[in-house]
Amino acid sequence: MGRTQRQRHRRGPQTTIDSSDSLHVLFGQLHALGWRNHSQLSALNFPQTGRGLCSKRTRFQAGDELIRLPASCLISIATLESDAQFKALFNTDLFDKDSRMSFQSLVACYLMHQQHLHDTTQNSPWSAYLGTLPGSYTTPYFCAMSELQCLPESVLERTVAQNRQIRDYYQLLKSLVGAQHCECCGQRYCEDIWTLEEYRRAYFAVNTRSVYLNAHQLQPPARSHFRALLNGSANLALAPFLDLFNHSDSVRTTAELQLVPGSKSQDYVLTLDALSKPELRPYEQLFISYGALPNLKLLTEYGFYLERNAHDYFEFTLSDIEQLIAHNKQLAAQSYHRNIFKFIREHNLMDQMFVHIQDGCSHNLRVVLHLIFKQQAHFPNVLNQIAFGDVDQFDNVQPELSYLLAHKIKEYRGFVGAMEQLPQLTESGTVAHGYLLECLRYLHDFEAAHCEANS
Ligand SMILES: C[S@@+](CC[C@H](N)C(=O)[O-])C[C@H]1O[C@@H](n2cnc3c(N)ncnc32)[C@H](O)[C@@H]1O
Repeated sequence: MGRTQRQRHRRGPQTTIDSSDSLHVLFGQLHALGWRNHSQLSALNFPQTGRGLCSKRTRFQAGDELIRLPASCLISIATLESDAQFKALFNTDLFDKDSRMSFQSLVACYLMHQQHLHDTTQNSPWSAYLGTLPGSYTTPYFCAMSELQCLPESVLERTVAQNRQIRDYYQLLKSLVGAQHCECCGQRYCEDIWTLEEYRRAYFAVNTRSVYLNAHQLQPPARSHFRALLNGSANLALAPFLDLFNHSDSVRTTAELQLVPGSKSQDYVLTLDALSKPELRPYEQLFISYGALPNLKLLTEYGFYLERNAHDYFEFTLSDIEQLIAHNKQLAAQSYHRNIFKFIREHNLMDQMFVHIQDGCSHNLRVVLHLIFKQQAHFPNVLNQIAFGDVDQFDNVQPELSYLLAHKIKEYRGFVGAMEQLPQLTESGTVAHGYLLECLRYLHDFEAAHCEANS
């Protein structure tokens, strides 16, 4: 086998990526800022995940550094505070303590600002980075209305909350900056330049790509321009190139700012702490961990899900149990005292009602099923004793748990069926459809492991 053939064989089916021109320029810029690509990272398209990172030469083991990026390469609060042109758009006299915005939404605004600079003057320091950002995102937020109608309440709830947040922050931006004219093109912000559509994209660019960074560790500016505008910490940053790492549930990674010995500058360092095999070879995709996140969170915040996600669980709500009662003849025939539902709500017992493939039924789900279906007394002192007493005294709630699972499986089959009736799916719809199928697989596996032998 010749050298090229050997390399092809080793590389597998990865391909080069569309944004390679921008990445090439970005490489040069990061290098000029002091980045030395010690781990020889490269961006490639991988069949499972799309664009991601690997090293063409280095092998990785637990404890190895994945990347060391100078903090000056990041878009952080320090970047915004040191950008006089951007700060000039925000008149601090207009800041109102009752209407503040998140740092995430301000960074989204910064991206739009830089994009406009790039479009009108070709003079944004972040042009190359902007060229590496995806043109679209696959969170359910971008699903068509017909697709949203096929999604479960748990997904819709989060999508509606995101929509509300984005609209509120956009309105706030309009009131602060909207009426001003751009110096370069004379157009009005938030009328002609920063459209709601663009803000949505920028918002999800930050949502899906930002990294955690303890802003207190950055050298603080002499005077903060944005502090009175922000409603929380500024503990995130965009990290050009580093944001090409995809997520896996089978690695543990840490990220920290480290002082560069003998200088005042800092590096943002990602370390591979643990992985599921002894080592990763050149050309194998390198993953990081975005956290121990279940698929619902991965879908709604990042626009993807993992098959057999080690951190997954399936959550139920009180209204799932109410619907189960309404649809199950046997359960509907019983009477239920409203004090029991009131007690559950007052003590937030409906939070953390979930099933987990290994651990079984969560404590709260067991308590709630017991209180609703097995408990005769409805006086608060008795309910208290039961809810916060010894788990062993609960009656067997296995039949009700099985009914609940069967009810959910039927409901999710309905969602999948409805989606499959649609003439076509958007990219977000396709991802959401896969997520629903993964939920069904999870529920079936749970049923097989925890219910069938007992029923
Ligand atoms: C920080 S970016 C990672 C790089 C990204 N793939 C890109 O091309 O820019 C996060 C996004 O990558 C995608 N992603 C991350 N991990 C993934 C995975 N394991 N499988 C599929 N997509 C993934 C999701 O679209 C997510 O919103």
